[in-house]
Amino acid sequence: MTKSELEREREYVSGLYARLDELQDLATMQLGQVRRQDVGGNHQSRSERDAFARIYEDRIVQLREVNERLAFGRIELEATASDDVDGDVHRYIGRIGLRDADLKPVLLDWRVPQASAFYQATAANPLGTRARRHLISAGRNITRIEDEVFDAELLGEAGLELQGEGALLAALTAERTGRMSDIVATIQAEQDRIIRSDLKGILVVQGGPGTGKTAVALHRAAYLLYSHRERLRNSGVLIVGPSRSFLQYIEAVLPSLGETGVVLASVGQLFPGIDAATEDAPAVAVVKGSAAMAELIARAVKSRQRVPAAAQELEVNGDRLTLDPQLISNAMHRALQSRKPYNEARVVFVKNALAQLTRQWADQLRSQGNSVDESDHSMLREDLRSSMDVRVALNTAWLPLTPEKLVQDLYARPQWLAELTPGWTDEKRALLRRGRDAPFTVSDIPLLDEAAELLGEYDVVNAAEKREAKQQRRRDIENAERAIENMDVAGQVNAEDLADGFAEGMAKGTTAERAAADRRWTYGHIVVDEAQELSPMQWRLLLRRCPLRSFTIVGDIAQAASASASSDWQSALRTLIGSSEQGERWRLEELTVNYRTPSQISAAAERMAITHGLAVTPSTAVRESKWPIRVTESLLDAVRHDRAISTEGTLAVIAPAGEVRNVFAQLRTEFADHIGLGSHGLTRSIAVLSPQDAKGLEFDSVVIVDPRGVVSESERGAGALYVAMTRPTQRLTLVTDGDLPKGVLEA
Ligand SMILES: Nc1ncnc2c1ncn2[C@@H]1O[C@H](COP(=O)(O)OP(=O)(O)OP(=O)(O)O)[C@@H](O)[C@H]1O
Repeated sequence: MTKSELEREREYVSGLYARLDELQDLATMQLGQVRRQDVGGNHQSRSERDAFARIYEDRIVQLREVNERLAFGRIELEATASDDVDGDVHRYIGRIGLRDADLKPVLLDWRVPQASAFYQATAANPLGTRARRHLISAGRNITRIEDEVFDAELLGEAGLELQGEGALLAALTAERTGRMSDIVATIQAEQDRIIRSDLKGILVVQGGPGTGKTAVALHRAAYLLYSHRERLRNSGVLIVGPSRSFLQYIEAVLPSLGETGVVLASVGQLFPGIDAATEDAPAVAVVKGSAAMAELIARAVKSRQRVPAAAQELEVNGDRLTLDPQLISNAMHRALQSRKPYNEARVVFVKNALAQLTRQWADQLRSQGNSVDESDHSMLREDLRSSMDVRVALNTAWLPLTPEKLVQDLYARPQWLAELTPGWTDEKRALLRRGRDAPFTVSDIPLLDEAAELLGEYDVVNAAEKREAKQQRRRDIENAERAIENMDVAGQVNAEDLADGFAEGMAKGTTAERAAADRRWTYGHIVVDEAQELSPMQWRLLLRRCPLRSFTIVGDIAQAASASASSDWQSALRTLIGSSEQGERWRLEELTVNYRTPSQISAAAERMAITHGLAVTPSTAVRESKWPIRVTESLLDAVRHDRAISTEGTLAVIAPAGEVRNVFAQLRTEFADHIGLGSHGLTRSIAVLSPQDAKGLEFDSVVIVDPRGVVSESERGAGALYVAMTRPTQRLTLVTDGDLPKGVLEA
């Protein structure tokens, strides 16, 4: 039976590829036509043509991306459920949807509601299906099929009910490449429910290491972009991860699902223009991350508006004027009434102060017997504006400020910090102290953003340009709508996409490009990975980026390594959810199956974590390893032994952060071309990393150097070791010249 069935599937799938090729040829032809169009010298028509060309180019790339594993599954419907599909009982599921020349659907996109049964159906609840089939392929060829028949009698004993077990295990044991790949063919039912969960509100996904949280978060982003395309196309989706190396690890997943329009950012990249990767010492990060910093920044901004204590003498064009503190105070009052942010309110302040000074000067001139009428006022105002004395006086009262300068001053001027923080101890203040030239750290990013929010646009001219750019964007969309009508391609091309390509004014680029560059952008949805690490200040920043509070938050409280991390979601998310209980403003889902780590290794990691008092979420590993955990005294022996088993696949050597360079130096001579340090190692077969760098990543094999050192290195050292121990998909080696941390070995 299998042979002829396999043949049948090969035939069907090769029909799908033929259709894919046809569509690709069609898009290529359309691209050629557009390029050949003579549009004359008119700029608008040229940019229209280029924008159309870009859309066809994107379409061609998208069709090319899905070339591998185009179709990966089939469900067989019960006769009644199949009535709506012309009596056809089979539905094929793939990475994109395809229709034949008569517009009959021949392949369903995995994200459409009808495809959900492929992931959700079980023997106990078959959801209108009779059977599910996985199509396993190499290149364009189907090599194997795997059937599940939903018949109660065929169901084995109760236990883990894995969907498409053979296909899943093949995916899980495959050698790792250093890049995460999509799991679209083998998404499990508990994962699918989360992926398709409602866009609205805050969804928190808790799960132990390797339970697929990252995979689920990325597939959810692809799902939301597909099913809420209209809404999310304009607002965009932001995906936040812990580090650059993590982003590098996940960056290929969404393009392979045909989605390119998301913004990926590490927590150090959330303030446009700065890319911070340096971490502060834990005690410093705790202070900078606490919500009290928001009040401090607000006080700091306020303290830069100062009414002088005494009157000042000003010289303007040879005349002497007295600047009364009351005049400054009046102008400030007016400016504050405008409720604009600091720099923008300053414009009101300066205008008002100059108007008052102009009147004062005119009165003074008149009292000296000069004739001054209204038409002279503007000249006087200009003289005042360009007078050095006036500028100094007004700037002293209200200095234009950038967020960078405000934060640098806060750290570099101990006297000022002390004035602003009367309740703090000297030791606490000393934690913030540093030179003005020191680069910004990851924990400075939310402080800069907080300051920017209160300061507003530094460059008010620039702000006007941005407003103009927004209007230009509206005009571009209107033009795009007209062009679509003229070219008779309604339904194939979207006006927003077309306008993306018009590239006029500042609003150029795709939604994602514009969003990433704009601090004030508000996203339609935000996905946060390794969310247990975020500080209240980081949550404040993210909330500003999505005031509608549509979030997918994934993480594992037990893996928290940062000193400011909380021990439960309710308190970790306080900034986002206030004091609301679960179910009110946020919902919690849990993932319980460990797809990454073999059972021997995950058992040891869990035992160690529990012994050290971490609140681990127990999970069930889906497979065992051929290799027992190995313990050795020699680093070189550990790496050589592992490479002797296999030089293919990836190895991470994880050491206490303070030891990483030393470990790298010891290994470099022998493994020169194959080894890299930190994120540079992720493209090599051996990477030397700290536990922090290894967060969220996975490797075929892991060597942990000095596990006790990892535990004792920081306050949350046991969490760091738990992270390190749960990175391998195959083998774990521990290098120690003494005892292992408690719990690693069975009692
Ligand atoms: N349904 C699935 N099919 C195939 N592979 C899967 C599936 N679910 C998860 N995996 C694989 O399991 C591994 C672990 O997944 P992932 O990195 O998303 O876990 P995680 O919960 O984010 O882990 P951690 O908390 O340790 O970072 C990945 O290689 C992922 O591709």
